[in-house]
Amino acid sequence: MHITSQEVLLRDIRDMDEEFTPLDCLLSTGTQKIGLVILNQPLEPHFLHALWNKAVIRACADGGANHLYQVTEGRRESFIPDYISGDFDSISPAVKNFYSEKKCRLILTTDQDLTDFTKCLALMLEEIKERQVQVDTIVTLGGLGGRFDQIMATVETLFHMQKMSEIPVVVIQGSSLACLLREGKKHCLYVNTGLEAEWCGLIPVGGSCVTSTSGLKWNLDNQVLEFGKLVSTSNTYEELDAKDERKPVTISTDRPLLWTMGIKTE
Ligand SMILES: Cc1ncc(C[n+]2csc(CCOP(=O)(O)OP(=O)(O)O)c2C)c(N)n1
Ligand SMILES: O=c1ccn([C@@H]2O[C@H](COP(=O)(O)O)[C@@H](O)[C@H]2O)c(=O)[nH]1
Repeated sequence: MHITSQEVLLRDIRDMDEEFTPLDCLLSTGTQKIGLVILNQPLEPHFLHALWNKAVIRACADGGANHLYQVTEGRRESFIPDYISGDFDSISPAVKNFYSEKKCRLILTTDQDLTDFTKCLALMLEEIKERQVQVDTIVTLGGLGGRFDQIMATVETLFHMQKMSEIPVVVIQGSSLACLLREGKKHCLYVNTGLEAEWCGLIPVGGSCVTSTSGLKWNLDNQVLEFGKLVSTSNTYEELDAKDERKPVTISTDRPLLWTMGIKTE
């Protein structure tokens, strides 16, 4: 029996363990149900507006509320989060006052062994369970800029989250997205939304990863990604196909592996 290459591709995609469109969350036509977390970093209004109405739960981690307050000036009443959590060493008194008067829950989380981001996500999981709402993806705005220790903490939080829940978490700031691919899985990432910039990368943040890929310009074939050995940065996608579409990227890894990609800024 003759099998065409298109059929082989379709069969391969069907066999994937995890299918995901990382930038679906930013599309007006996107179908994912979102949990939104706002961190203490400059907040891009276009991301906020793309996500707010799609979000079924909205939260700020501590100083994240200052940014929400600032960018929604004039329309603040329409952007009240479900809760603001943290150790409250960054939220300003005026902002705290405003949201508390608007009946937003202020949840003090004092544990100084976990970041406000990690604690905010743990609360979101409790909220999802309690309210029995469906959340397909948790989208975090912030976390990839500012203090370098906090950027590394963001990545570490993704590891915590994989232990706590099956829900994927994507982190978006500026022109970058990051998410942690689960180990022992085959991932199929759809990268044809039109919002993808040219670059992407696979970073073995938690230790060496035996990795195979397709759909990239520099693919890996059962190769070891490891700091000091090989890290896939400044990668890009395979050329567009005859229909001017980008083929999905497939990735299998034996250990958690960070996927990062550029977002068009225009
Ligand atoms: C080994 C170790 N190093 C450092 C800390 C300190 N620490 C880790 S997470 C955390 C809370 C950080 O809170 P967050 O609001 O996320 O960051 P901030 O802006 O307050 O620095 C602290 C204080 C610790 N508990 N253990
Ligand atoms: O430079 C930074 C500072 C903070 N974050 C993230 O925001 C939350 C809340 O921060 P607070 O300073 O406590 O308000 C923090 O847990 C980080 O995840 C950041 O990404 N970059």
